[in-house]
Amino acid sequence: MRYILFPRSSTVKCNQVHKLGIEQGSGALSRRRKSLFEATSSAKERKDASQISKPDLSTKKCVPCNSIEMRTMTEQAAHELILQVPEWDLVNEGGRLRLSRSWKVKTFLKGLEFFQAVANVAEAEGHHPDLHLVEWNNVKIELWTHAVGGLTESDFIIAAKIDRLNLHDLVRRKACK
Ligand SMILES: C[C@H](O)[C@H](O)[C@H]1CNC2=NC(N)=NC(=O)C2=N1
Repeated sequence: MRYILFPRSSTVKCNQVHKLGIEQGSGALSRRRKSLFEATSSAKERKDASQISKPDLSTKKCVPCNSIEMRTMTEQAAHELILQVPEWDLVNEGGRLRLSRSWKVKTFLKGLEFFQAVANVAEAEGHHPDLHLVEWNNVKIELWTHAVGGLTESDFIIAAKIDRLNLHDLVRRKACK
């Protein structure tokens, strides 16, 4: 059973949010659209607010996964940290929390270039993502700490470092009109 615990703004496409924002329909559907729009906005506001008080995850170092004090984090802690990497989704797959984010790459080879850039980050930190490249241009990266079977801060650090990569030449821009 795979479900998204905390939909990220990235799962609500910009044009959908834009459309949701301008449609003035009445009834339950319109109320749901309005609440979705507000949820998306408030998630961004929360992320901005949380950004002020926390050190930038992308500047931190991962803890070796074989250290004895390594423990999975609580779901509450994961919900707090996900605010610092708002483009990622927090998913629960068979009872295990993971981070997940998807991109469309421009070509198959650019997908492999993407993986190489991510691999360089992972090797430098000694903490590695699960990499998926399917139907030639769909990239998905999942992060979890295998040694403890759940999420640790290292997963969020890698996610933040991936978000800092300059991928403009490799991935398609999101349609955001
Ligand atoms: C010895 C070395 O630290 C471990 O094998 C590392 C390698 N990279 C890893 N990456 C991830 N995501 N989880 C791990 O448990 C893990 N363990």
